[in-house]
Amino acid sequence: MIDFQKLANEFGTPLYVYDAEKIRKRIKKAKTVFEGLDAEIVFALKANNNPALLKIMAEEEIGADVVSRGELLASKMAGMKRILWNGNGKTHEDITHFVNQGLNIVCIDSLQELPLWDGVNVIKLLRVNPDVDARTHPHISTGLRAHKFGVPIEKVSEVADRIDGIHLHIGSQITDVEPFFDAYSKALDCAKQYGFKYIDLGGGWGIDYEGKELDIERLQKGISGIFAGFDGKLIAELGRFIIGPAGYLVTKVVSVKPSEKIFIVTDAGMNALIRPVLYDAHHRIQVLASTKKTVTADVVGPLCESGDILARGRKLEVPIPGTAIVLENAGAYGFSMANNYNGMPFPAEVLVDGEEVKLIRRRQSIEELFTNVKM
Ligand SMILES: Cc1ncc(COP(=O)(O)O)c(C=O)c1O
Ligand SMILES: N[C@@H](CCCC[NH3+])C(=O)O
Repeated sequence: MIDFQKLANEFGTPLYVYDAEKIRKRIKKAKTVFEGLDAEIVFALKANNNPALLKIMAEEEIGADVVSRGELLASKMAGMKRILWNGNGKTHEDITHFVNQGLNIVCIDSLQELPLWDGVNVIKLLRVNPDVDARTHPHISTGLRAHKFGVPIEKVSEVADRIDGIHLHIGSQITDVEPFFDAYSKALDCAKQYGFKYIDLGGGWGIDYEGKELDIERLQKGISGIFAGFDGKLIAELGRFIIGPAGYLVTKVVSVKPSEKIFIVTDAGMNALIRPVLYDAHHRIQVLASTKKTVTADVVGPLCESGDILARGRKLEVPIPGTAIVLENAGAYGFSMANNYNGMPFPAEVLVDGEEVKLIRRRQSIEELFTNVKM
């Protein structure tokens, strides 16, 4: 059990805390899905790019799915060996940089991008859009025709001799297996038709934010059935599934304010965790010290923005001001989407590995907010 209050006292708040053992366990669980198949897992750094955490991924021998030079640098700092590059806005200059840095696999987003890769010696996958409804939040759904990513799967016929395989990613936080099976089957048909050796299945495996998660056993059975006869390699780009449940946001209760409703005001707001505001996301909350009285409250941050909310209408024991509360499942798209709005510095990050506690990113100082400014 992690003593979050002790960590809050020692490192201050807001504080991101990660559990190394949980990360390792989730990587192992992800690997079980592909047992008996030729497959590799890459970690999607957009979910979290702290190199100290990526080092765990490297030790567990999974590669990196990166979308920028910044993420590429993080993966190199961590010693990650296989590099896959995703993105719909690659420039000539970036391509030279990535190739010089030893890029292994590229996911090409459009037919317009394809010529940029002619003559470049990397594994080339074309991102296809399988036109599958992922049944997730519209802002994180990507597999329909209307979305900006990839090309319609029928377009593959025009360029099949210039690519090594296809890539798809239908969205994130998907908790039903059916959209995956639908998309994976379409990908397999396409790969068989053109004799492709690679199918990149993307990510999107949903975690338990509020009671529903992807059934990994069913996923495993489905994947092993669909790809049983496939004579090629599968790739999975997993972000949230690996790191989401292994991270916590620890924030101090500044006050409990009775108004028309009860507001629990914390020192973290949408600057530290923007998911509740962007996607109405639900992060379970642990109250560490309370009056024992239960109320229904909004948990809000300190920013000058009425939308600055971490949890809405939540039934909680009233926390004691000055003590910490913990938001669960904050490991993915938590720190990586944090920002400096209202002059708020980035939180610190701590890694707990059994008995060992390590500060893996110190809190940004307020002076550092302005280090790039010239006057
Ligand atoms: C192309 C691509 N691959 C992988 C991921 C990782 O997704 P997730 O964190 O849902 O596993 C994303 C993000 O949704 C993505 O856009
Ligand atoms: N950032 C989103 C997921 C989008 C993933 C990017 N493809 C989230 O927090 O859930």
